[in-house]
Amino acid sequence: MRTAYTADQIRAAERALMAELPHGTLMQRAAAGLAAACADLLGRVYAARVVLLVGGGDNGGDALYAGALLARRGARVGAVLAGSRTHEAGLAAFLDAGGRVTGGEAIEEADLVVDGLVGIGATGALREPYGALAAAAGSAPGLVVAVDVPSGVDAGTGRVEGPAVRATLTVTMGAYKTGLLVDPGAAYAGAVELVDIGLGPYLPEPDAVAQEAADVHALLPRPVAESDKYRRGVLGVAAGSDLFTGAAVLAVGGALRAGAGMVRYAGTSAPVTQVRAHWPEAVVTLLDAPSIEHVGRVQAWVLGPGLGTGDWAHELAAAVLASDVPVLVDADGLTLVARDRDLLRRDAPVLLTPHAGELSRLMGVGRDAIEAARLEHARDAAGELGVTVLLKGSTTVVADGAGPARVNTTGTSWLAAGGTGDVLSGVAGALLAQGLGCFDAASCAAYLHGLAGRLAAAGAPLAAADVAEAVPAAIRAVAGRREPERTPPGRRSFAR
Ligand SMILES: NC(=O)C1=CN([C@@H]2O[C@H](COP(=O)(O)OP(=O)(O)OC[C@H]3O[C@@H](n4cnc5c(N)ncnc54)[C@H](O)[C@@H]3O)[C@@H](O)[C@H]2O)[C@@H](O)CC1
Ligand SMILES: Nc1ncnc2c1ncn2[C@@H]1O[C@H](COP(=O)(O)OP(=O)(O)O)[C@@H](O)[C@H]1O
Ligand SMILES: [K+]
Repeated sequence: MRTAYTADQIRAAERALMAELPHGTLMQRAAAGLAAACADLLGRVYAARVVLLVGGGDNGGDALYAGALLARRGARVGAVLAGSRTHEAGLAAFLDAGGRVTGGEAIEEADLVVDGLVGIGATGALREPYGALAAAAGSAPGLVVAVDVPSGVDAGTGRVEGPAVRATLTVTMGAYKTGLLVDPGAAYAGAVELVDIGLGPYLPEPDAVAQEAADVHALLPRPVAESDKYRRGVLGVAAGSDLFTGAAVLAVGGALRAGAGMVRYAGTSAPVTQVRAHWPEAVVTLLDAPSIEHVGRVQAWVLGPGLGTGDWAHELAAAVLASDVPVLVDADGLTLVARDRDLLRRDAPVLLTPHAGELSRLMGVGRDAIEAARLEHARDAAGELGVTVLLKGSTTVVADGAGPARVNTTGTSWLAAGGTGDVLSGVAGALLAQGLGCFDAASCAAYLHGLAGRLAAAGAPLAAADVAEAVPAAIRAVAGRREPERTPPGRRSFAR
């Protein structure tokens, strides 16, 4: 599990650690790690052209000390001093090592730009001249390494309010910051490398966590000798309509591939015909009324993909939500719930899986506001509605109102394709039916779905059905069987 923290949490931990160490120790540790990462990225340090963007705080200090180390190894290092003041000791060390002060035009010629404008001390959008320098770094031809956090990205939330540095690599000090894991910030951070400065023992409960393969593997149910299809978990799927048949096929497919012992599908004639044709494995009930009376016993329901939003769909939704098992509500189900929140008054657990537009309708908050601060809005919705929320999109986050949220880092933008959300519903529903709680089912489903998306896409377009097809390969991969190598060994990064 990778743990991530807000800027305030990091600052408090740093204060506690600093009180026990000689002055300047942490910055030396940070600078040594930063210089090593820059050297790694450059390959050859001697004669490399390096430009430091140096802000007025300790983030600039980190950059200056690292620049001094690179200069001593033969790099030609220039520093653009952007603040009204500059870290004095850092600048002295830098000049002493042969570094020189330069103007912003040097960015264009640099093999490597080091962004030390601002770190966790930043507030609000970048002011000038920082904003212009951040933009220039983003369009420069060379590599860009951000110190601690890309300047312009809010370390705690990932919010980006103006110009921000787009980094090849972010070298972050002491612990991951939440804003490096959640878009839009994550997209600016590039790969992320953690430098250990000894902060571990001083860190509180994390703000957010990102599961790794072993964490997901440990939670995934596996059949045992005594298993039978009923005991493994039966999922009910109330999805699809005469207008939208594909959603039903994809949700059932995701569920079958994610290990449900059995899937019971309930719907009207057009989707019933399609589900039967695609999935002879599913047990299908043709509904002549919006009721689940004749569907048989299930351990969880998926409700909503392609269901429609008329009276029939509303009645069926009410019937499913009146059951005493966990219900995952997606797509049209979310529209119904947004119109009639009383549907959510139930004792058994609820998992909502909106994208930003659906959460916007549900909570009456603008879509852009949600996309700018995904974690905050997922948390608010979970707290207000008393449910677990999986918010889909470029970074999928899962919140249940208590404790650290989960952030999924396996996704790929190839998943931005119609129907992939229906597959996710099926995968998460299957995990609910197999006995996982909403929070674990949602985060494990997001992980597997993201990984299945990568495997299915392999750098080219995918169709939603391919994602369902790749779910077993993703499950094998988290078990350590032929996991694709995505990040260099020893480098703790979030390659996208
Ligand atoms: N505190 C510590 O123990 C350590 C801190 N370290 C580094 O220190 C950084 C934090 O340093 P600081 O607390 O000095 O803060 P920063 O260096 O992140 O930022 C503070 C400076 O930026 C200016 N500023 C703030 N918001 C701005 C905006 N929107 N536009 C333009 N300028 C803005 C402030 O006026 C101030 O000069 C960390 O991110 C990390 O890089 C590391 O050296 C490790 C140890
Ligand atoms: N830019 C992106 N990067 C990564 N994943 C994405 C991106 N855009 C969408 N996704 C993922 O693709 C899926 C789309 O689901 P959804 O919006 O419900 O589409 P649909 O309703 O067509 O199935 C979600 O799992 C979402 O997280
Ligand atoms: K920075």
